[in-house]
Amino acid sequence: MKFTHDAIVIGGGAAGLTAAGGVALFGLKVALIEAAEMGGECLNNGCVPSKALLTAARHAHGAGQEKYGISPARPAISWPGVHRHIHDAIAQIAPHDSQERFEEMGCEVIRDWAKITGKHTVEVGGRVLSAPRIVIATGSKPAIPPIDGVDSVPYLTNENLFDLAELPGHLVIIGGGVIGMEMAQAFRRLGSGVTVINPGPLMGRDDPEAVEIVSARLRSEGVQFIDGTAKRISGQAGAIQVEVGNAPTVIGTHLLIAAGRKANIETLGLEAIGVETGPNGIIVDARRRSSVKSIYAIGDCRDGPRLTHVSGYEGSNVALEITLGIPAKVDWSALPWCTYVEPELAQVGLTEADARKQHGDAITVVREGFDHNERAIAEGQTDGFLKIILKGKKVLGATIVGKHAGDLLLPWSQSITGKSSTFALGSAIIPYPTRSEISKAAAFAAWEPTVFGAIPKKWAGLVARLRRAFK
Ligand SMILES: Cc1cc2nc3c(=O)[nH]c(=O)nc-3n(C[C@H](O)[C@H](O)[C@H](O)COP(=O)(O)OP(=O)(O)OC[C@H]3O[C@@H](n4cnc5c(N)ncnc54)[C@H](O)[C@@H]3O)c2cc1C
Ligand SMILES: NC(=O)c1ccc[n+]([C@@H]2O[C@H](COP(=O)([O-])OP(=O)(O)OC[C@H]3O[C@@H](n4cnc5c(N)ncnc54)[C@H](O)[C@@H]3O)[C@@H](O)[C@H]2O)c1
Repeated sequence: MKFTHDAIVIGGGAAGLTAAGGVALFGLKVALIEAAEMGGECLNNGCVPSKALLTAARHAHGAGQEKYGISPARPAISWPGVHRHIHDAIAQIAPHDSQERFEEMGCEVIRDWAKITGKHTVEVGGRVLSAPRIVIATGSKPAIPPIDGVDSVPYLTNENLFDLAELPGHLVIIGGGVIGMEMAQAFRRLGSGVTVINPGPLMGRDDPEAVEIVSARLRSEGVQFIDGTAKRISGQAGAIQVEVGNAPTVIGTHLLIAAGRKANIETLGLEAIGVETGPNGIIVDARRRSSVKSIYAIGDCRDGPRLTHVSGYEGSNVALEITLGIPAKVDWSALPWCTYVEPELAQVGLTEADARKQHGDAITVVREGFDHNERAIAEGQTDGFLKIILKGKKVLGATIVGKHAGDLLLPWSQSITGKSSTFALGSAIIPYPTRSEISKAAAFAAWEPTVFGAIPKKWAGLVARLRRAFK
């Protein structure tokens, strides 16, 4: 078969851009197909707008606080101004993901819907492309739970939330996961009433002790939580009612559904060519190959963690595999994630609960609170802690809740992957006063029983006796 390309990548989000860019930079011929906006979800209706919104909300919240001997001013919040900030942030980052940039790298960028028609062929815009390898990177969309009446009312998802024309009077959020919690704090701080409906634990994949600190903060800021599943929705724009099992009916002006994701794979034609899929997307092996080995699936469209940095990681892995022919398996042992509420909650590697499931009593947990960190004390922001989970001296995971938690994860990623050690971290010189001193304190605490153990004490005693004897 005579191929038109070396690789065809479908989807111009974080996963597809990384894969296509990587293949092109090695000088191979790659087609990058994107039907909608270049940059995908992260840029257009995910990470970037949500973090821009959270920043505006943090500013409004800070301005209204009586702190450090400064009297608060009642901040005047202009939703059009917040909206402008969100869209300015998107516009500033857009050139990084633009068609022009990827064409300069050497990709052929095609702006249309693609369909896979064979193990090596893709149809797009009336053309048939072919390549030894196809990469599916078509992302995901909001999962809409089958709640009675859901289609009878207008609702928001991340796809239209950032285009709201006005600030909601009362936002009801279905889902207390990552999106639900970030958006609850953001809208509450901007002045909306907010009710979050979620059955069981909030932010279910995170450490419950850390989640408790976050949810207590949101509660103290006025977010209401209802433990239950949304059962029935009724009403109209401006007056929406959600019935939740035993709890009283929740009434709001706007409804946001943030109840998980669904892979974007329905129209790709996968069944006809035998690519196996499951309820969470395309089924892949550790090298991100689907059941049809010439077809990879990366990022949100496959079963696995759904995060921008994961999409980028998988994109570069498959680019290396396609270009250099070296199998590249994913390794989740140091997978990080962070929820950008205040205080931030960041995790890398195993949580304490997962480590206990896998290693039982062989694990130890070292915990340092920000109430002992002198920078945090000086700033009057001592909420939170760092917890490291160890097996012997090997770090299996770290949980950090507190200001800048996400930025404090890096040394723990390095420790988990063996590129650094708790000993190196415990003996590093760290600028004073910084929040990173908490990492040094925890790493040192892990070594304390050894450093000040029986043998070093005996040795110190011997040195002392010798000094006294010989001056
Ligand atoms: C509100 C929100 C906040 C988030 N915040 C964060 C965060 O702070 N940090 C983080 O790590 N992650 C965050 N995420 C998750 C992150 O956005 C996703 O994991 C990431 O964008 C997935 O990238 P992707 O390339 O796999 O898919 P996408 O970005 O969805 O890209 C897929 C692309 O494929 C295109 N496409 C689909 N089908 C076809 C077809 N048949 N033909 C042609 N093109 C097609 C789509 O138009 C789309 O542009 C957030 C998500 C949301 C919703
Ligand atoms: N900071 C970040 O990294 C970040 C931020 C936002 C989103 N994301 C990514 O976006 C994806 C989606 O986030 P999400 O918050 O939609 O999903 P999620 O899986 O984090 O949370 C969904 C929540 O909805 C609840 N739920 C489901 N059906 C419900 C119902 N009928 N009534 C009430 N609650 C219900 C679930 O119990 C769950 O707690 C995740 O994969 C996440 O990784 C990441």
